[in-house]
Amino acid sequence: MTDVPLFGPSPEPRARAEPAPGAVHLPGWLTPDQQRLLVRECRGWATGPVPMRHTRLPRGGVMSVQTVCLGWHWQPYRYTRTADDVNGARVAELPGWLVGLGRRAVADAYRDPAAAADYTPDTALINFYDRDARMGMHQDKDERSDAPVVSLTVGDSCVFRFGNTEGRGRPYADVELRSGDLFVFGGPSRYAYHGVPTVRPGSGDPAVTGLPGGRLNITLRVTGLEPRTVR
Ligand SMILES: O=C(O)CCC(=O)C(=O)O
Ligand SMILES: [Fe+2]
Repeated sequence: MTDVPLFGPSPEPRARAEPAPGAVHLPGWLTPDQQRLLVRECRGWATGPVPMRHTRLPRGGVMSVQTVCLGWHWQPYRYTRTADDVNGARVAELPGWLVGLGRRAVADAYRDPAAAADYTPDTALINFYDRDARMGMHQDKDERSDAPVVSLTVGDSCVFRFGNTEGRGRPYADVELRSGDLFVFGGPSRYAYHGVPTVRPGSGDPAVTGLPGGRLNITLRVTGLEPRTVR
């Protein structure tokens, strides 16, 4: 017999945090089942009708992150229904269950079911980060709506740098986003600069998520581009 314990102490539960007014981090918000489901669905979306790819920037650069979109296609710096910078295909629909997940995210982040009932995202950007991918500091400002952005992490952890609305520099908070975490930014933080300076390779658990490596990030947004359809 050995007295080596099979299991170490449970990690400290991480608490809800509000790094800036209107920016809310809810650690461990997605269940393992939901994380697995998202990985499975993202695998399908990554294959078409528009394949996941590295977005080309107008000045010739290529993003290190790979992206595929639902509902509306984002290319720098606008939304269109067809992916004219990829294969011209119309993007896949945003499924109703993701709209519902977005509403629950807003309800839980702001503890405001009424605001959430009103939240109808019409696009999802699905980003995949391999160990070397990053995203520079930027604002999400191609939407014509002030509605919050809902951001989900599955797989490897990252440092999510959440700054201010004035510029790319300080003050900012470096928030560790782990698999299952929810981050919502709206209100006075809706146009805050943010980015992903680092992904932590090997920090995710493939047995939980089904993702062998890398980080999936799903953001739900309201483009404000067409009158809302009632769901
Ligand atoms: O990967 C993330 O957590 C952020 C992604 C992001 O900022 C974006 O897609 O605009
Ligand atoms: Fe962003």
